[in-house]
Amino acid sequence: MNGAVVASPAPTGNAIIHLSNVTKSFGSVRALGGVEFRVSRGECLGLVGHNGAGKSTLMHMLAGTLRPTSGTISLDGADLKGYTVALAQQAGIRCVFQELSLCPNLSVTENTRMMHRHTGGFGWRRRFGNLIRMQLDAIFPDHGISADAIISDLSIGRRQMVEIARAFTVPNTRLVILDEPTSSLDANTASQLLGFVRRFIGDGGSVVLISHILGEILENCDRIIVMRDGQVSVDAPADSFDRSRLVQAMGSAHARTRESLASSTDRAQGPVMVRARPKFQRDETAVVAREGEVIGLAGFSGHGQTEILVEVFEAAGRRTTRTEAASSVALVAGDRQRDGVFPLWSIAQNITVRSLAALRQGPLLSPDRELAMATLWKTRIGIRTPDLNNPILSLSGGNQQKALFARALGSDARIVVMDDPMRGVDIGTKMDVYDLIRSEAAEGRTFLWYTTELEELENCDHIYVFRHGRIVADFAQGDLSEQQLIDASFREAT
Ligand SMILES: Nc1ncnc2c1ncn2[C@@H]1O[C@H](COP(=O)(O)OP(=O)(O)OP(=O)(O)O)[C@@H](O)[C@H]1O
Repeated sequence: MNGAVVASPAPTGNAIIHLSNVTKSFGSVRALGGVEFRVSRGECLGLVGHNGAGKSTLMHMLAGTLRPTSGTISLDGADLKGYTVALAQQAGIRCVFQELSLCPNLSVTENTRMMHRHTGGFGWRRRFGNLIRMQLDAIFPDHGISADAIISDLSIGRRQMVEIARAFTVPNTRLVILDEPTSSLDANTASQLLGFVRRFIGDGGSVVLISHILGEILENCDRIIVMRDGQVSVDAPADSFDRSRLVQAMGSAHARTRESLASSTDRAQGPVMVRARPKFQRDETAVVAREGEVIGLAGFSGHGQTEILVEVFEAAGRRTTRTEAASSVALVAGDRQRDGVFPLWSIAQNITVRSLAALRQGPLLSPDRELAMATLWKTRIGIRTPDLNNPILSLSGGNQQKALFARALGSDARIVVMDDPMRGVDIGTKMDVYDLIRSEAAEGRTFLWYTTELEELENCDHIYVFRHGRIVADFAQGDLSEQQLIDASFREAT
């Protein structure tokens, strides 16, 4: 097992699926280098590892959407020559991948119907509408999603909820792979999902849970597999881990624990760079960001935080009735699939697109300058790729997100707005990015940062909590506890 540490593995006779000595290469990139992996009945298996460690590639093998370059796959103890998507589905294996697979121009009901190819007939719309509604109710009470809603009209969090609920609508489902299922969910919705996962396991189901939020893994899994550079580095019962052992096993240079990076200097005297009053605000309260401040936006997702960031982005260098941005603005999109990456462009082009003016040589763009800028950011932010001219989609999800950070931080924008930007970014990189944000803020850059992760708010100088499109509370750094944030998130504006 390639030097992996294995502690009291569950009996293999109980395995639903077993991958043995599996390798996978994409051209010169060896994504998996001889992996041993199994999932047993009735277990919640946590899968963690740095960005690009090979987790999603391994899950694609389980789903049958990728074939191993070498190695074997056995299902319920039987070795299979040609493992396919159809076989995986027949065996009750469902996958919810990081990059969501819903059809954006179809409704929630129609997308549910697609999971049930062999059933249809008269009245299918009502039947599948009821089915997805029931499943959403079971997992996310108070979800507020209509079965008739068109997917492209839903926020990324709600799309993620539909994608998850849809996977559980198929009757024979017995193993569900959840690849960073909570990355776009707020804390309340995430805990509803994890509660449901535990009930599903209690009823004999199995789940593979991939997450960079290590607390979720430690609290909800029975066994944890840590991947590192395409190999399993540790496979052990969850109760043999704590957070620091997990971080260490991932090979992160950043075993440091939570630490606030918020500024200790008082920036209250600097010039105002951003003033933004939400559209539905009934009083004069506004988000105010001074030069060099890192301002956090919090509250449950879909409560107006993204809208205010977009308004600031659009107001760059201008002043409107409600929004003022004193300088140029760069945006780090949270919904990278829809608003972030240019899918047909290279990694280098995706990084440099916000800085074209600075990369010109005469009237033309200089490829050398473009590559030099991309290379600088590849090193600064640790983008894992053998070649920056490769397509952006050849990167793992977390590495794509790093490229979006590089695009914004590498630009000359004085204001950076970030819409839940750490989606899928591993713990080591997060720590690097926190440091980067803090040092850029010390140089006078201003940040507006919407995040669904409480831990990240500790990096902010001031925090505004949103509810139903309005600011309902604001806290100076150090004044905010978890309970206060939850209470404020439920508070109605007066
Ligand atoms: N289609 C592809 N073409 C080329 N390389 C790929 C492709 N898919 C994955 N890779 C490479 O395989 C490696 C493993 O990627 P994978 O997506 O499995 O990582 P991961 O552990 O899921 O990362 P993350 O936490 O960022 O999602 C990476 O180096 C990635 O760039």
